[in-house]
Amino acid sequence: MPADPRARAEITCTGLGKVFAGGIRAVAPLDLTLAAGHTTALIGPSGCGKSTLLRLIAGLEEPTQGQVRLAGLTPAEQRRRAAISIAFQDPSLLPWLTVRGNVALARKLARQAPDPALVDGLIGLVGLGGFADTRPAALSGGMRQRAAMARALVTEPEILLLDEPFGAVDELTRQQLARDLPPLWQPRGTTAVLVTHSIHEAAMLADRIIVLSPRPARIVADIAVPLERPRGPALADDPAFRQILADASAALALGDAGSPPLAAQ
Ligand SMILES: Nc1ncnc2c1ncn2[C@@H]1O[C@H](COP(=O)(O)OP(=O)(O)OP(=O)(O)O)[C@@H](O)[C@H]1O
Repeated sequence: MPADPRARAEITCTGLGKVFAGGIRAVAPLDLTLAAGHTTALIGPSGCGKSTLLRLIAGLEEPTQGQVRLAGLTPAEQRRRAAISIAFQDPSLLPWLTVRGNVALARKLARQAPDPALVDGLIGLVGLGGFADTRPAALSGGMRQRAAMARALVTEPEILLLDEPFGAVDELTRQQLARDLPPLWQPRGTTAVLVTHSIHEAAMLADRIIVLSPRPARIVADIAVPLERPRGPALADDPAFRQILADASAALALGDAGSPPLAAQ
């Protein structure tokens, strides 16, 4: 896909906070700027507020404090432009449509011209080439997640938000997807945010890892991942990669212990 300089969106969160009804504070007021065209991983302990932060960025939750801007527009405005794609852990495919139908529908809903070659190409790239005519009920959980990834990518979004998209995928497939999928969005300048529990996955996919504290989510560490792409299994022996894993792991442990934030690196 050709790089498109127009399709670059910086994400800014300013004083962003969320308290749910009942008083549960999920996100502490936080400031975060995610560079256009970068992939950022959000990691943190279970229940810390990662998904809430992603949903605030997506405009699926309203902040109780502060604001989110995506290339200067509100999430709602960007959603109306069909600039945002989201892939959740629970893929919510339409059960009466095939994989191909689900993926193709995303373009229609975004008021884009049909592109059967792109649809089938993406279905092949996520490893579902033999299942394009299959309905979701006949797929495994991991296959449904991969179909949802194809659906998220088929609109060639400016902003791609991924919430544990590979949670139900086996380890080998997960490694393949971590290698094969980023080239579909990174060369286009898509700004991507990935929620994951896996430090390894974060370091494979992202340009930057934001480590969050236990609830309410605040930023504990901000770790750059300046590793060349494509990133493959050989990275396991790369000292820089191992250092990033160690830094993220230490930050998670520090966050858990309630220590003060580390300086951005
Ligand atoms: N709609 C809601 N109403 C009330 N509380 C909510 C709501 N959504 C999330 N929460 C609470 O906010 C906190 C953060 O939830 P969130 O799903 O953002 O965490 P997470 O870090 O993504 O968790 P996990 O890693 O387990 O998926 C949790 O305590 C959760 O119970």
